[in-house]
Order: sequence, then structure tokens, then C-alpha cells
Amino acid sequence: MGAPIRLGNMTNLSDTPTIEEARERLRQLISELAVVRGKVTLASGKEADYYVDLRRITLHHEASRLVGQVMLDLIDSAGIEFDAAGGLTMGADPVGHAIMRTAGDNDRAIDTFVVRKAQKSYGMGRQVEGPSVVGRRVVAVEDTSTTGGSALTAVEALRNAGAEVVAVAVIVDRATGAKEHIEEIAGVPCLYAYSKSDLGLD
Ligand SMILES: O=P(O)(O)OC[C@H]1O[C@H](OP(=O)(O)OP(=O)(O)O)[C@H](O)[C@@H]1O
Ligand SMILES: O=C(O)c1cc(=O)[nH]c(=O)[nH]1
Repeated sequence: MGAPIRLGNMTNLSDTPTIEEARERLRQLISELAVVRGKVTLASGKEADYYVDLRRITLHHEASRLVGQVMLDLIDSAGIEFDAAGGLTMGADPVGHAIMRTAGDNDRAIDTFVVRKAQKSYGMGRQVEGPSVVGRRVVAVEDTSTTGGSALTAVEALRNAGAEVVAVAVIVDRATGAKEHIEEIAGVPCLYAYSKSDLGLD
């Protein structure tokens, strides 16, 4: 795997590409850096013949900025107004952070939060860490979803913490029924930026 190839005029990290350029560049980077073909066991215990290791994207110096731009546009384009975005640690953590950073660059006060896998048993005893989510409109984000179980754990924890969950948003949908399952159980839209076919995984 060589150094990522740069698109046309995107020569400086501080450049803000158009949303079309950002979407295409991020799609390329995911395909190039995150898609791993071969037998793998997933979080659900299921077997699959490919894995999308999105931590290689959300923690990447260039891709992280694109994640913020693409995910913020995804949520905005669906007409969803929100105050904070985050999800179940750790895949969701840099996604929420990227959205917060891009929003801030555009003078928008969007917070992030981290949903622990279990409530902390000491200190503040919280499962949702960060600025208070009580009474606030929040988006539960994920890097990817297979069964939707992780996203639903985040939704439940957020509701228990007093948040109004307005949507779930994931970077890559694996076309395994997660979107439908999340929408049925959580009762909110589940948006995704890239499908399996966008990444040539059909
Ligand atoms: O839709 P699901 O079946 O829940 O699977 C998707 C989840 O699996 C991965 O996280 P993982 O559980 O591997 O944990 P990590 O984020 O701590 O690495 C990924 O980041 C999602 O959170
Ligand atoms: O279902 C999972 O555990 C899973 C699938 C995938 O493609 N990527 C990932 O990080 N987790």
C-alpha cells in the first residue's frame, strides 16, 4: 500500500474541498486504506469475508477532516438539526470529534460526547461523558454498522441520560440490515455516507 494519491487541487491539508471532492476523496481513501479482504470475525461474532477498518480513516490526518465534512453534510442534507454528535466508544469517538471540529470551523456550536460500553462505577458514575446531553438534540454516530447493536446501545444510553436522539449516522453501511433494524427499534432515521457498492464490495 503506497502513499495516498492526492486529487487535483487538494494539495494543502488546510484547503476545504467542495463536498463532491470531499466525498470522492474520502471514498478513495476508505477503499485504499480501510478495506481488508479475507475471513474475519465481527463484533457480533458473525463471520464475514471483508472488514472495513475505519479507525485507519477516522484517525488519519487527511481523512479525518473529510469525515467531518462528509458526515456533517450528510446530517444537514437530511434536514436534521442537532446540538451534539457522538457514540459508543471507540469507533464512534473520532467521528463525533471530526463533526464537532468541522462544525466549529463554520462557527457552529456542536459538541461531542463518548458513550461508555458500561456505566462508570465511581466518580460521576456516567455512561455518557462530555458536556450534558440532557434535553439536547443528539445524533448517535458510528464508523460502521453490521447488526446495528452498537448504535442501539448508544441510543439507549443517550435516552437514559436524558438526550433526545434525532438520528443515527454511520460512515459505511455494510448492507446487512443494520439501517432497517436501527430505524425499527430506535424509531429515528439511520443515515449513511457510503454503501457497500460505493466501495466496490458487492
Ligand atoms: O453493528 P454492530 O454489529 O454492533 O458492529 C459494528 C461495531 O463494531 C465495531 O466496533 P467494535 O465492537 O469492534 O469495538 P471498538 O469500536 O471498540 O473497536 C464498529 O466500530 C461498530 O461499533
Ligand atoms: O461488524 C463489525 O464488527 C465490523 C465490521 C467492519 O467492517 N468494520 C468494523 O470495524 N467492525
